[in-house]
Amino acid sequence: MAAASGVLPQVPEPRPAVFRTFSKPRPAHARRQAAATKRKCQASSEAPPAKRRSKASFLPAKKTAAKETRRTLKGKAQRTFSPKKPSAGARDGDQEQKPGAKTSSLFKNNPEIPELPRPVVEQVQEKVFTSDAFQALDLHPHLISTINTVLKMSSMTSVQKQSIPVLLEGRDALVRSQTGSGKTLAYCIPMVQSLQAMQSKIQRGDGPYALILVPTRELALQSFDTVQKLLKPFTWIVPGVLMGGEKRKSEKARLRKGINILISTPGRLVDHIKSTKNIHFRQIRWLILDEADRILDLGFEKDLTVILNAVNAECQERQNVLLSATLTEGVARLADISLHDPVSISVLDESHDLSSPESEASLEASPPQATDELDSFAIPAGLEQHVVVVPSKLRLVCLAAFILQKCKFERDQKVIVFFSSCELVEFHYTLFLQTLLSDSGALAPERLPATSMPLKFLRLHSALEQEERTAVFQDFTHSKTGILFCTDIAARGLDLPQVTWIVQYNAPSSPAEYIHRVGRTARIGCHGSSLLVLAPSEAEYVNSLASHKINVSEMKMEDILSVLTKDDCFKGRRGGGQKSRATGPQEIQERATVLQTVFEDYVHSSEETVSRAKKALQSFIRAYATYPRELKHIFHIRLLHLGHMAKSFGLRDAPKNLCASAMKKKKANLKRPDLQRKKTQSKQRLAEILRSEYASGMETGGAKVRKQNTRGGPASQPRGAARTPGPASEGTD
Ligand SMILES: Nc1ncnc2c1ncn2[C@@H]1O[C@H](COP(=O)(O)OP(=O)(O)OP(=O)(O)O)[C@@H](O)[C@H]1O
Repeated sequence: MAAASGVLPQVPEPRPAVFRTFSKPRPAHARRQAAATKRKCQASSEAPPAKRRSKASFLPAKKTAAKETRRTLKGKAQRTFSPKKPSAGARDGDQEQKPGAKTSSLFKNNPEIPELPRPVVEQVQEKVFTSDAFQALDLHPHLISTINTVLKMSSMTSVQKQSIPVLLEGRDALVRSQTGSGKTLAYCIPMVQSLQAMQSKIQRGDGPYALILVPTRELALQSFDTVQKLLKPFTWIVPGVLMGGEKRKSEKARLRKGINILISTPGRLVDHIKSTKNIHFRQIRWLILDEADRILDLGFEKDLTVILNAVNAECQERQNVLLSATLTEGVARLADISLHDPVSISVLDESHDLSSPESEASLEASPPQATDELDSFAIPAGLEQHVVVVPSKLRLVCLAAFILQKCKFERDQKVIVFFSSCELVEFHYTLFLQTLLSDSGALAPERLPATSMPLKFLRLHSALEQEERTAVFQDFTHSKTGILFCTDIAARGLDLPQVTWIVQYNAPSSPAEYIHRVGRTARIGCHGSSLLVLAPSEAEYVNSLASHKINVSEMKMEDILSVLTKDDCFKGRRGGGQKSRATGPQEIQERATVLQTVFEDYVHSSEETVSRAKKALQSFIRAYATYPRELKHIFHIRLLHLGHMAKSFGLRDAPKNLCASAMKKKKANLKRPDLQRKKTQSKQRLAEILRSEYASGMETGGAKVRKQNTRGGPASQPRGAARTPGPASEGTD
């Protein structure tokens, strides 16, 4: 048994030279076939197929299995994790804690890491800033001085230069520009300018003149903050936010007193439309849909319908503005048929040739380009994008190593890690807190190298109480360092300063979501980096991104794991308590194994922790089953080795019947084509509502409004259909 600190898990014999221990590449079709057969029998077992087992083993199976897992943790952890005394609670079905349970090798029987496709794509980039000052606009002098002194901004960004004059003219607009390019002010400045200039001065009791819809509560708070700052000189205009989580009663009271610029999430506004007597939209002059593609997603369909019906019933004359970094073909089509004579503003259209001296001078609103243009998104110039391919068994240690490398051994790093569900965020957050941070954990303060930084973990997802959500958002916003684990509720619109790295631990459901996630860094001309973690079977996703002009460069898993050699908490031990003398790749493997053991010991320390890990794994599988059809050939449960996947949740074996329920549900859906039909019908219904509610009423039979632009060009034809939400549709409120 692990009697004292400093006793570590037994690690396999060194394997000469090569670090990667994966089996040799086989032809793709053979691999697929073998994988299919393999998966049939492995859903509930971690054991690799016999054929491969002998090939890639470090040690004879008997020897590896017989060794005792020992570890380095002190105090409470030492007691909790004692391998010879498994907690009674851990004996739960197929996850029963075996005496002397050992961390099975992480580095054998993994699928080979394929050569990543290297498609050459020219990324689309936009010019962020112009040299034009806000003074060049016809704005109230106090508004200009507020922009200059309160917001501390002097020159306009490209999207502001294009949008503000158009919106001041009173036009409807569709605005698309890259993440972090200043779209919020692009609509807020003209809105405030026009409201403060109204001939009969706005009274608080008049109710809302502007309605701003955003998909999440945090974005609502952030937009409210910006509006509030701009309104400093115009104190008679009152902004307010409705966002759920707050007591409805206090929101009702604020509505009763009067809110002139109302910022809300769709769900909460619908709540009030249905239950608050004194909410009305008689004065509405502005309707703004920020992150419009998200708000027009199917998930919001019902809410949006209720809101549009309520607004249209009371007011017809207003300006409508739709904004997003990813106004896709589907959204543009919906907008085409719904907005009144809209101007389409896309910085992208004008910024292809950034070297051109005329590029700045020629900035003006233009119609959307061809379909492929609409589905290619601009990438901030200061963003470096990486991808790492990691076998499932090694995912967890790889994520931990990356976080340690960035946040423990480098200064001022702020990292956001995206997961596909609340359960996944919660599981990883607790696991990392308990193992990497706790006083008794592997990184207990007394064990830390002098040069290391303290780690700070935070998490944000929709299942948290609103108070905590707001506190976390504020905390991370004002922190210089930290690691935020989150779902896609943090993907849209949030302007969190100085984020240095974005990690996508679970791949996003669409290129648009990829763009929004990585867009939390490298904002407004700054630098930042991103890392996408893929399993070997998901390597093809790189091509999918490339087809949207997204370029990622490969980072090697070995390089990420090598940080563990900097940290003696993870030093391996040989039999008899002797220190391991391994160096190079072998040392990295030993230390990764020690880290994995720390995770597995924690997970198996009680029935509750095992159960949480299982639930997290199930949640992962459920989310994995919901990738959209066009990505199913890359992200399909059948392509996953569930035994290996279980390891990335600290489970020593895959729980039985894991994907049975997910598959059952899917089969049931397949048997019900009516569900599919219903989805299509509801999309059509929304389009119809938008058409009838927004339109002037002049056109008949659903005829498309001819879209014009500032150049007076002809309208483009509608293309394609609206987007459907993917696995991370949690990203809304
Ligand atoms: N003209 C400007 N000069 C300097 N900074 C600006 C200017 N306009 C906006 N910013 C700052 O740029 C940052 C990004 O702005 P904003 O959040 O509006 O971007 P966005 O285009 O809406 O991004 P996303 O697509 O992610 O929602 C904010 O911190 C904002 O204060």
